[in-house]
Amino acid sequence: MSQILNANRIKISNQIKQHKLVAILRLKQQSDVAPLINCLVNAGINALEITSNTPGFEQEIAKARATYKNTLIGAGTIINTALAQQAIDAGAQFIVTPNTNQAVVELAHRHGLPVLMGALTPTDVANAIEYNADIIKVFPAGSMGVNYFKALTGPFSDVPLMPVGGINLDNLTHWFAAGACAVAVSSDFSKPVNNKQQYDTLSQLVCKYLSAVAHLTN
Ligand SMILES: O=C[C@H](O)COP(=O)(O)O
Repeated sequence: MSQILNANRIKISNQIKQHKLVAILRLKQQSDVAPLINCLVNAGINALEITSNTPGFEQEIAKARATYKNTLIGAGTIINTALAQQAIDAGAQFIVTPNTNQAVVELAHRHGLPVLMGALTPTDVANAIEYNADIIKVFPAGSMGVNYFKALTGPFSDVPLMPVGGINLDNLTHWFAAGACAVAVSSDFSKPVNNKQQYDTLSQLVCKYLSAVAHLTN
């Protein structure tokens, strides 16, 4: 059983590294979630997370899992085991945290889910590795800068590092050149899509991100 669970979490974390781009949905209104996911998925997003501080995040995860069979649906802002359990019960396929909490990793792994663990300092990163996190989410990466992120790849050369916070189309390629295995983006994607113009604008933006990611060589 544990071999199957391990294989599942390795498969999902590898898919995230292949896709290279995770859309973060952090919305104020639950009713905005489903139309936004519809737009993102139709535009080509393969992996997305719904944050726990989005109203109704559990219901929206469950709905998205039932609707989009070929898209990875994760839960974000999972700062403790209570939220992790809610996300798991809702059907989340991966867990994203802003902080290092060993108990969250243990719980997620018992259910075969990978954890993208938030870490900022070298000590945080080392702790996340010690806790067996699957991908280390360097957060908030943009506040520290690409050079700071690149410096982390020295001691942590064999570790999958995923910068989050402040990633956008203008700087996307710099993060990958510095060693990112993937990135996650919120601001550009966490927008209500309530009419055709908003839908088309967001679709075009997603296409630009996907095109930039597709042209990466690493
Ligand atoms: O949860 C969102 C993170 O803070 C990243 O946000 P951002 O991509 O808008 O900088």
